[in-house]
Amino acid sequence: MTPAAPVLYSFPSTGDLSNSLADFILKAQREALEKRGKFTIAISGGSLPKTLTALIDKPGIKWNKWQVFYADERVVPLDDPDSNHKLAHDTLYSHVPLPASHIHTIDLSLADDLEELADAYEKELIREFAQKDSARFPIFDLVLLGTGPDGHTASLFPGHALLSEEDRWVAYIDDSPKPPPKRITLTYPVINHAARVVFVATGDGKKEVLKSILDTPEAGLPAARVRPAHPGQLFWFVDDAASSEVAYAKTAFKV
Ligand SMILES: O=C(O)[C@H](O)[C@@H](O)[C@H](O)[C@H](O)COP(=O)(O)O
Repeated sequence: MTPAAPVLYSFPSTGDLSNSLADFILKAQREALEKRGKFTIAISGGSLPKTLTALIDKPGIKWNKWQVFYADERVVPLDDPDSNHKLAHDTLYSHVPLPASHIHTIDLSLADDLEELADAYEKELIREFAQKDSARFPIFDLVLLGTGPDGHTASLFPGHALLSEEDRWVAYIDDSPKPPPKRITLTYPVINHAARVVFVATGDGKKEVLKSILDTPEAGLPAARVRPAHPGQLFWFVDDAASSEVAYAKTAFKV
């Protein structure tokens, strides 16, 4: 199936972006609950969690129906300042009634063996999606990603062998150019099977990379290789500072 063209929304401020993203997520949650009674989401680290704070106190969010995974996670203790889980916990979970058993963290007892740790996280996904035999990859309702100035996304970095992973759901990396070096990440096949993938990028510092990803995707930066097509849809939620150089057509946001 040919991937649909990405939809680009650009907002004057991060506050506007955050409010619209919350509306978008509410709609995605409603559709998922109607179909399957649960909402499966994967969250990244970096600046992403703070763009989710408009969800706190938002009427209609059914936190007890969410199942939350990490698009990528750093292999550090869950209370380490580098942990994506800690970041999401401090920014979001600690303010909302999301049951702890619905937050799928990595198993740090396996931290000495990254392959085992990644396998264990893959098994956690298999338990949730219970479909490794019937469908080749899980179908997340929503995957939330960021991108770095080098075009990486999740822990898929330019030129890294992991970019060619076609089989595993969860892979590990022990030489991440962005510290800390040890991480796990969802792979392209998983990201590209999601019903919706949303990139969030804000600030002046992202304008060049955004231009490359959206205007010259054939340059093949890791974020440009996210093309859900089964039959998912890709959305970009950015602010006007980040999209200032982008020629790619913007769409007016409406839920
Ligand atoms: O754990 C991580 O390092 C992230 O998941 C990573 O992929 C992040 O999303 C991008 O680096 C963008 O980060 P910023 O939003 O902070 O620029």
